[in-house]
Amino acid sequence: MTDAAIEITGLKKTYAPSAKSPAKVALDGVDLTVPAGSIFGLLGPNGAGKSTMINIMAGLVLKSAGNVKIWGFDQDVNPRQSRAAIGVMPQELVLDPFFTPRGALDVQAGLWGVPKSQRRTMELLDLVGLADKADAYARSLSGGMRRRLLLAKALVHSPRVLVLDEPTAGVDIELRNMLWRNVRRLNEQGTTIILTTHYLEEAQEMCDEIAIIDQGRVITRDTTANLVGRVGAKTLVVTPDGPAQIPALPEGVSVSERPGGTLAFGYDARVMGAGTVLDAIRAGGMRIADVRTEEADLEDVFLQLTSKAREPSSAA
Ligand SMILES: Nc1ncnc2c1ncn2[C@@H]1O[C@H](COP(=O)(O)OP(=O)(O)OP(=O)(O)O)[C@@H](O)[C@H]1O
Repeated sequence: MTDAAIEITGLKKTYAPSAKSPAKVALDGVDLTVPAGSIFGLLGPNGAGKSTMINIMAGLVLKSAGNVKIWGFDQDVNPRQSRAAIGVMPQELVLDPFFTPRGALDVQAGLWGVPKSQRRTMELLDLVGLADKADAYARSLSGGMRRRLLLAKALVHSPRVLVLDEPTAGVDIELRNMLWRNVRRLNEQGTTIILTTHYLEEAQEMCDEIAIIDQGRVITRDTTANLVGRVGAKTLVVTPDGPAQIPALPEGVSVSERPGGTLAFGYDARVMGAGTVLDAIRAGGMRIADVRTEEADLEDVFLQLTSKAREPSSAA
C-alpha cells in the first residue's frame, strides 16, 4: 500500500511545432500528489492541460520533463507496472463497432494479459448495467451505453487508479446517477478516482480534494470544503412585501434584481454577517415578505481563481 496514488513532480510537456501551429507548452512544471483512496477532482478551463496530464499518466503521451509515479511505480523505471496501475475512461466514445460488449472486454483483457480464469467480463458488464447487452453489436448501443462500456473497459485489469475524463459530458441524469453510484462503490472498494469535469457542482459533491489547473500549472489544491470556504461570497435573497426602494447599503454590498421581483444582496461573509445587511435593508424602509441566504459554491471559487491567474500582477 502506498500513501500516494499519484506523485507528479516538475512535469512539463511542450507539443512540437507543426506546419500549422508553433510549439505549445501544455504543462509548465506541475507538482501534484493524489492521496491513495481519494476521489480527486482535476479541474481547469478548456486548454488548461488536463487531458495532457491524464494522457501522460496513462503512458499515451510522452512528457518533456519531470517525474510521474503511479501507485509508487516510476514511469521511467517500471513502465509496465506503472501503466497497469491506472485505467482511463476517455472522453471520446472510441469503440470498435464490430465488437460486442463481451468481445470488447475480452480483447481488452487480452491486451492487458489478464488470464482467462481471472477475467471479470460479466461482473464488469453487470456493474455498468450492460449484462443484457453482452452480445449486442457495439454499433447498436446508445451513446450512454457506449460510455458505460468504456468504463467497464477501463476496469478490466483492476487498476488501483481510475481516471474519468469528463465522464458525464452530455449524458442524462439517470446515467449520471448510475455512473456516480458505480464510482462511489469502486472507491469504497479501494480504487482511487481521478475525475475531470466541467460540471462544478458535480465535482463539489463527489470529490474529497480538488486541484485547479490553468495554463499548464496547478494554481491551487485543497480539500473541497476548504476551497469552497475560501470564498466568503454569500447572497441574501429578499422578496419585498410590496413595491420596494433599494436602500442605502453598507460598503461592499451589491444588489441585483432577479426574475420574479426578488432582490439579491451580495456580501462577503468574512467581513459582515447577514444581520448587518438585513438591518440596512430594513432601515431603508423595505418590508420583507421572505428572505433566504445562498452560499458560495465551487463555481465562485473556480471563477475567482482562474481569472486571478490571468491577472498580470499574479503572473510573477
Ligand atoms: N497533440 C497536440 N499537439 C499540439 N498541441 C496540443 C495537442 N494536444 C493538446 N494541445 C494543446 O495543449 C494545451 C492543453 O491541452 P489539453 O487538451 O491538455 O487541455 P484540457 O485542459 O484537457 O482542455 P479541455 O478541457 O478542453 O479538454 C492546449 O493549448 C491544446 O491546444
